[in-house]
Amino acid sequence: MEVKVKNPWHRPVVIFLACVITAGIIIMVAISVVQYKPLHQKYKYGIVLDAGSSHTSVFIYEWPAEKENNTGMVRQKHTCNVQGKGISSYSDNPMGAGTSLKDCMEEAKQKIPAHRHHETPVYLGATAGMRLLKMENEEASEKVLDSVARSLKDLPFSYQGARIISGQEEGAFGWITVNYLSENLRKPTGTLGALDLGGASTQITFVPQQEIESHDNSIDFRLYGNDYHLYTHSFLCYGKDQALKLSMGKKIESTPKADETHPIELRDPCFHPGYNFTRTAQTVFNTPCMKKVKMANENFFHVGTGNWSQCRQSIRKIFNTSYCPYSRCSFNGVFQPSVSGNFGAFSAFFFVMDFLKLTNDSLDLTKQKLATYCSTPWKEIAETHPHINKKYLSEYCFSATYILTLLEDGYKFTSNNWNDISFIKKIGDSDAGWTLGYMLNLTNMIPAEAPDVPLMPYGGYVTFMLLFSLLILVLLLLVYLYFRRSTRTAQKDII
Ligand SMILES: Nc1nc2c(ncn2[C@@H]2O[C@H](COP(=O)(O)OP(=O)(O)OP(=O)(O)O)[C@@H](O)[C@H]2O)c(=O)[nH]1
Ligand SMILES: [Ca+2]
Repeated sequence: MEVKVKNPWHRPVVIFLACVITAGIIIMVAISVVQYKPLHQKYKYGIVLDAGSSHTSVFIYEWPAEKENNTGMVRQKHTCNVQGKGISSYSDNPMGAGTSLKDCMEEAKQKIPAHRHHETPVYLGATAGMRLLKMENEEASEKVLDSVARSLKDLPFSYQGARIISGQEEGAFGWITVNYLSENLRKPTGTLGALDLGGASTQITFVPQQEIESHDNSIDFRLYGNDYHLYTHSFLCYGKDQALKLSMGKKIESTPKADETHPIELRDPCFHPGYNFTRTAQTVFNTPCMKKVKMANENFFHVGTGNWSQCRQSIRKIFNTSYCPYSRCSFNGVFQPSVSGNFGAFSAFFFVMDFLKLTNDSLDLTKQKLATYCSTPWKEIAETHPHINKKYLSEYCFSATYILTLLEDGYKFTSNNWNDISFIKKIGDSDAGWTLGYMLNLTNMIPAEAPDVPLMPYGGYVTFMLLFSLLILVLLLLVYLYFRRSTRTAQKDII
């Protein structure tokens, strides 16, 4: 009897298909395993010490080891504020500067896994306090830097240097930080200008719409394949502590001299009515930011009168707007293009405006509220905030009036673009400031050219692989069922 099998070529075709599909699945699974092998991320770390004029902070950053060239990947893991004043205050005891860092660096050792210590870079950047000390006493500034360097070299981390950074670097790296954290650097959308107010200097950095007329104020970066032509300026002596000294020094200059027996009374509209404090001339004139004014008596009475508009007038006197060698200037003969775009204002811009709840109002309302605050008696202010450091508390009227004067009369913000300024402390988990930008630059974590982007994000890739595998399995099942049916039909035909 002759046996007839229906579609006799089915069997080898089906076996061939099954082999190809099985091989396909094996290859896909292998690719998934190889491409995304780290199921739990490995992190790398970096430490930057911000040795500011008023205090030192230690920042620990972390990022996934495999993704260090991607924007927005580095985040702040931990910060530690060093006890006491900034390192420039150790000019008479340089060894103390290095010792002061011990506790925070001990914390850093705890926070970073021990097996990563030796490859964790540590950088110290000193800002305006050390710039001023260097102007006053270069030898003392070198001793202080030696002392902090020695203290950092003793640690298990990879020491990368302790130096005074320039005002330009401070401005530019602050700009990189805020734009890196806002993920602006790989998008065609605009960038965020950076406004930083420290104790001894203040920085303004932004992408201008006009040509930069002075070479000193221009800085260029190529980041992720885009060119940025930045305007930046750092005003040494115009941080809020030095500005207070400049302003008080000017008032003392114009106060009539008293005789030897009676200290002068400095009537100050930037301090609350009822505020009365005896100060020494040393507290005002111990700075290279101005020349010492001779006083008949070393002590003086600092008396508050709480008058906002007079305070503003007195602060205007520390900005020289009488000359400008360029088409336009901010103050002191410094070129500045007109401000454009949005700005992030951080450090003391934030501390002060946030404390006074002045971060969201129009310029006019901000002025009105501040005028009321400045005229509030000191007794009432002190009673309302018993737990706030009295030095900070007594200075908020001056500090906020200084901020308004700097932004409006100095940088030429107006009521039309006042709300383009956001007062910020952090973006995501990370503080706004120059330290992150400094580390990203020194570790080459922001490439000049855009790195190759994977075809699809990880989530999309996994979903695609799952759906595709499922589809193949269904196909396999259908082929199998079809094959079984064909075989059964063939067997029936035989019977
Ligand atoms: N109100 C208030 N003021 C603060 C606080 N922290 C710091 N300040 C003051 O704000 C000013 C600026 O502080 P920072 O930005 O840390 O200044 P810095 O980095 O030490 O100084 P620079 O070297 O000029 O950048 C200083 O006068 C500080 O004393 C805070 O939490 N609240
Ligand atoms: Ca600072």
